Amino acid sequence: MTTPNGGPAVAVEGLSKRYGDLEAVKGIGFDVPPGEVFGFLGPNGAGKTTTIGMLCTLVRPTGGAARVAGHDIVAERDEVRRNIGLVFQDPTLDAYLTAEQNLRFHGELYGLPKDVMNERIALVLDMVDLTDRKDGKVETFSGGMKRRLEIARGLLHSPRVLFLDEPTVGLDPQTRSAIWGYINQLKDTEDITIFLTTHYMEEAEYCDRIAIIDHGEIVVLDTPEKLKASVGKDRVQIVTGDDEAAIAALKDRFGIDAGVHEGAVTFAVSSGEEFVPRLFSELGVAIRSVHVARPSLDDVFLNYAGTTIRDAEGGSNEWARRMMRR
Ligand SMILES: Nc1ncnc2c1ncn2[C@@H]1O[C@H](COP(=O)(O)OP(=O)(O)OP(=O)(O)O)[C@@H](O)[C@H]1O
Repeated sequence: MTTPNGGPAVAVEGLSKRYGDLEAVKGIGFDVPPGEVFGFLGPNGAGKTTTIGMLCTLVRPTGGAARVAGHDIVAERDEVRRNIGLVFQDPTLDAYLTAEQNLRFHGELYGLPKDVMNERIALVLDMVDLTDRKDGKVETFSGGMKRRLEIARGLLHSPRVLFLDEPTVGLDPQTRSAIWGYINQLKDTEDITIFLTTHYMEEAEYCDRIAIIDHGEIVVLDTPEKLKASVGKDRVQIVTGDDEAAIAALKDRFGIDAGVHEGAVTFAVSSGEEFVPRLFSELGVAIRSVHVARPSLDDVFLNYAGTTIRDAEGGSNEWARRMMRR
């Protein structure tokens, strides 16, 4: 896909949004090239929905600028709207209409020509595996089917950029993985850029690049692989005969802060596999088993935002915060 000016599918510069005293989005900037699956990641209240709302022309920015599919989000609202598809957290399907009627209604709103309409409806229904249920009323659909239909509807008018706000929130793992199957398939079958928000770290792995937003600011932006490599620390978990003694010995002999997590003494070191032999020879406490894990995107978030995404949402993971900050 190319935009009219041959530039990025989404270009954001110094974009901000203030609600009274609260600056929800603080002058963020980034580009999304055509064809990318771009993930916008952050805890509740970080500013994800506000940003997506501005890019979709539903929320008016208080500062900065952005272009979507080559069009300015403030000066060219209609052009932006024509070129985007939206799937938001709150369902907006008509429950008393059938799946096909919902799509047809949307196609008419977008002025899809009649000859194209039937073909597009058949294509998007097939894409989300709802062809068999096209005559079923939406009120009889499961949560996952409704979300799939919303995605189909978002795609009906062949948008150049598809915005998905938390596309899998509240769905069971099986349906979540099916939705990701459709998103990946889209990359191959449609000429489209996908911009999605999520607070599921494991899902961010599927994105080509991710930006982590926290308190209205982008703290880091890169591919999942590069972000994980940048953390540079492995997570080591050991099951010991005496956790307290092990924690004291780790501090004493190696200067490492450890804590007990999930029933194991847990800490972070730069090269876990090389450290393990030293652990056995120098710790002086019996070790029953060792587990070494490469950094996950959870660790990435912890490293850059100084908290885990779960902590930011009210959980407790103080041990990890301490370790990764070192
Ligand atoms: N219309 C509004 N009026 C006032 N404050 C708002 C409004 N919309 C959002 N906010 C505030 O702006 C901040 C960012 O909210 P936003 O919904 O963008 O976050 P989010 O990252 O999408 O969170 P979530 O994952 O919960 O959807 C929050 O502090 C929120 O309370």
